[in-house]
Amino acid sequence: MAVAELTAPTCAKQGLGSSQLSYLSARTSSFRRLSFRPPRRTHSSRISCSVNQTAQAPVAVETEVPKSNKPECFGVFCLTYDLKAEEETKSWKKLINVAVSGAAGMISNHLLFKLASGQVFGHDQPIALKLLGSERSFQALEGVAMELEDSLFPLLREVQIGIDPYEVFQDVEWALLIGAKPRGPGMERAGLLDINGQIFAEQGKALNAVASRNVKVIVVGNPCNTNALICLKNAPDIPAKNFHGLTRLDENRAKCQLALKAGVFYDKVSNMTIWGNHSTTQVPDFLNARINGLPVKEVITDHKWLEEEFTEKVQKRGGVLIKKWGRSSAASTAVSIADAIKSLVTPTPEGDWFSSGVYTDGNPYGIAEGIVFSMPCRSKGDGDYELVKDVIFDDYLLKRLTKTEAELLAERRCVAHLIGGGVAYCDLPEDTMLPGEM
Ligand SMILES: NC(=O)C1=CN([C@@H]2O[C@H](COP(=O)(O)OP(=O)(O)OC[C@H]3O[C@@H](n4cnc5c(N)ncnc54)[C@H](OP(=O)(O)O)[C@@H]3O)[C@@H](O)[C@H]2O)C=CC1
Ligand SMILES: O=C([O-])CC(=O)C(=O)O
Repeated sequence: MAVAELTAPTCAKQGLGSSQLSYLSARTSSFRRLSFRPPRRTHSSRISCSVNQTAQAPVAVETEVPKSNKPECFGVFCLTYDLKAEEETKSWKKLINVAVSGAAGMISNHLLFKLASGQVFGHDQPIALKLLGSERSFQALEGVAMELEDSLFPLLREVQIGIDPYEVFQDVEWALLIGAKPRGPGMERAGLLDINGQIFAEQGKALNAVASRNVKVIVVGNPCNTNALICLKNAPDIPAKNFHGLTRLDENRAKCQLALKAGVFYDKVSNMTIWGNHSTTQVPDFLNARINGLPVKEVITDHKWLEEEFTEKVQKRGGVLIKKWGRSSAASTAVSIADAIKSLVTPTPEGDWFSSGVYTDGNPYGIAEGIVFSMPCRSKGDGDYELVKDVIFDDYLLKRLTKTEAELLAERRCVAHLIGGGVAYCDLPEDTMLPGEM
């Protein structure tokens, strides 16, 4: 692959030359015009001449992937400001570093703008986005970064793009792992588990090596429970509790269907647990869920509908949507990632809970240990969570839990080679499917 030969000087972390100053003043005056209070530079301000912004147009470039794997700060985000000098930033919290993989993909295209706007981590939380892509997606990643620049988000203080997880994950406090290969026609699920498993093993190792010791990791790329398991097993220095497989979209889908049936607005549905795998064996728990504070089964008396139609609708919602849209849920997945983060950084309302795929060791429900299984969680808003104890089970629920548990145990056997478990042996149940498959 041809790589751009760069003629422009590299000037990251240097004093500014006159041509660089004019570049800077052009950028700051455009901030001013757009009513962003112009930031004052400190003496140590840097302007990193990102290779992609300042080089003369190179000849015959195919893809401008940087020579080194070091992530590049992007465009306007290469400027560093003295936040303390700005009145409106006085109440801002300390900057957080958030990594997003698959950053040029569809889900990220919705999510990144939510993160940058402040609607996820809060309107007083400045954020640095570290975007992980690949050689394949590097130009698209630049496009994403350009759109982030043009959005003039006050809270977005840095954007870096890169293709090496060991560089991109440096010091990150959150890692949103979205990038994964979609299952193609004729591909065995075991094949998907292996290909994506390699990605998540590598990313787990990278997080273990360079991320914040208390990084919170949300795995979205499918099959997300087992990918989260692979990731955490490859990151032994990070608490296993910090890894999540995203099942919040399933929770939201379940709430919507219950609200629709009961004829209430969906904010009246609470205590919604998705148990198990983000797959068609998942169990949307109508036994413990509530509508207007009452048990669902008291409000919706058609129990056959709950056991059959409702359950299947939630399990297969992703597939129905793919048939309509021609692609999998992206916007609603991004919303659910935002919800999952908000549930960890804000205290859970009294009496309520949320679902997340988390590590089962020490769980109070008797679910097999050593897998990532969606369960009901509560948080004090400190990024951590505890499992909810006061849930009830009946025969129907227990039978379903056993099935989704068996599927996750089979997935674990299938990736044994990636989690230090010896030789892999794949005996996945035949009806094992992602929600998006039908
Ligand atoms: N848990 C959940 O609730 C949901 C999970 N998902 C899952 O999220 C993931 C991402 O979805 P979405 O953003 O829509 O997908 P896209 O296809 O739009 O983007 C996925 C990204 O994955 C990266 N990728 C990593 N490895 C490969 C590979 N071997 N082949 C192809 N692409 C690869 C690509 O980025 P790059 O080239 O930069 O690596 C690509 O941009 C999928 O696994 C999907 O199944 C989707 C909906 C719901
Ligand atoms: O199967 C997919 O890729 C889509 C998916 O997870 C969902 O819609 O829940």
